[in-house]
Amino acid sequence: MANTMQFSSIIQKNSLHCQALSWQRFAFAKCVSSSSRLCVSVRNSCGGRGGLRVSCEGARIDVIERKKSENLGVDESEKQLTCVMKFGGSSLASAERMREVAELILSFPNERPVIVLSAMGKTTNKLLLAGEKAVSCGVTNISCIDELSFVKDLHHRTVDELGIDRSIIATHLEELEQLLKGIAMLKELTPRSRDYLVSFGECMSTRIFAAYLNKIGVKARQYDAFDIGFITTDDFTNADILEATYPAVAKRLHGDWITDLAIPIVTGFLGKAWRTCAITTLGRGGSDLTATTIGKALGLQEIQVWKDVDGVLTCDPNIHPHAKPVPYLTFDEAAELAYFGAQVYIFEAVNVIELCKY
Ligand SMILES: Nc1ncnc2c1ncn2[C@@H]1O[C@H](COP(=O)(O)OP(=O)(O)O)[C@@H](O)[C@H]1O
Ligand SMILES: N[C@@H](CC(=O)OP(=O)(O)O)C(=O)O
Repeated sequence: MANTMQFSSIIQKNSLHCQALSWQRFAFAKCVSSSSRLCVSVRNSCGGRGGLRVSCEGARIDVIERKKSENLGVDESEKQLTCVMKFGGSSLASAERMREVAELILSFPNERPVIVLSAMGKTTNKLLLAGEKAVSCGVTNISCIDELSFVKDLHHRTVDELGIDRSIIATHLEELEQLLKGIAMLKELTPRSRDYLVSFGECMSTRIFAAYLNKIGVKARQYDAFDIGFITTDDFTNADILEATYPAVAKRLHGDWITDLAIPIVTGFLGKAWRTCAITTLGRGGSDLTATTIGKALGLQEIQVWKDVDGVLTCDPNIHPHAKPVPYLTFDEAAELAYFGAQVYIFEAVNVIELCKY
């Protein structure tokens, strides 16, 4: 069967207005997800948010762990992770949205997913702006940078609303302020310090989300991608993932999973430079690439990239509000769309899946 990208619309719009609506939405998500496994087609919702589900059936990846798993019995194979679910900033913009994401994940009881998260909302942009302001504002004025206050308030409000202890992000917020002071002292923001700066977004969102899952009784474990084998070139702000990443990530995630069944919550977007060992980023929107890399590393059949649109549309809905969902896309079409800059996913992410085809 030819590989296609498969889309399922999932969530209804205007969710923030009504709690009842959001429950309805999850029921809908559940019913769509189970049927869309059997039938490759678009599920049209009445103008709602959606999930972009990228299916790479028949992937053949030479990862030692995968070969081992093929020889396991039924009970053993049930211990394998089954898919990747990636949620971007817009899906994680507040405590409420995080709760919805948790509900959504739990509405797939048969999945044992690896969760990849971006930074909350517009955190990455705010951190970059804070860094630029720090260059010229003077060390003593760091705490007056609006973007720093915004990031602090957003994360504090989120942990408070989720009922998690602030200590889960306290060290990161302190280090973030220290880093901005350092930038102010040096009066320069290099690509390398830029990557370190934005990494705080993903490091905090994943810690908050993992803590929340644990709080509601769902065992989860947080991972920083740069600590579990995401090895990249030293091209700060736009690093490439190196081949060594695949076996390393598979070994770590799979090994931890079979020892202790806790849902892995992994930072998107981040890696570790192989020469300098400093934190790198994979280019804007790079969490999609983290998701497909993990999918390829573990030899998973499905990578779900959840977005706030009904799948890939005929046009950016911000440009044309009546854009319609595209029911099917071949990998080549998807790659072309991404290559020419459709924000909905990034080219490199599609490219990794392309490598998994028959
Ligand atoms: N052809 C397209 N189809 C769907 N969405 C598109 C398209 N082109 C651009 N977009 C935009 O991409 C956005 C989703 O991508 P993004 O904001 O990066 O999501 P996230 O932060 O959740 O990863 C949509 O909200 C939409 O505005
Ligand atoms: N937070 C990073 C990485 C990313 O992928 O974000 P999102 O999934 O929200 O596009 C960025 O803004 O570029």
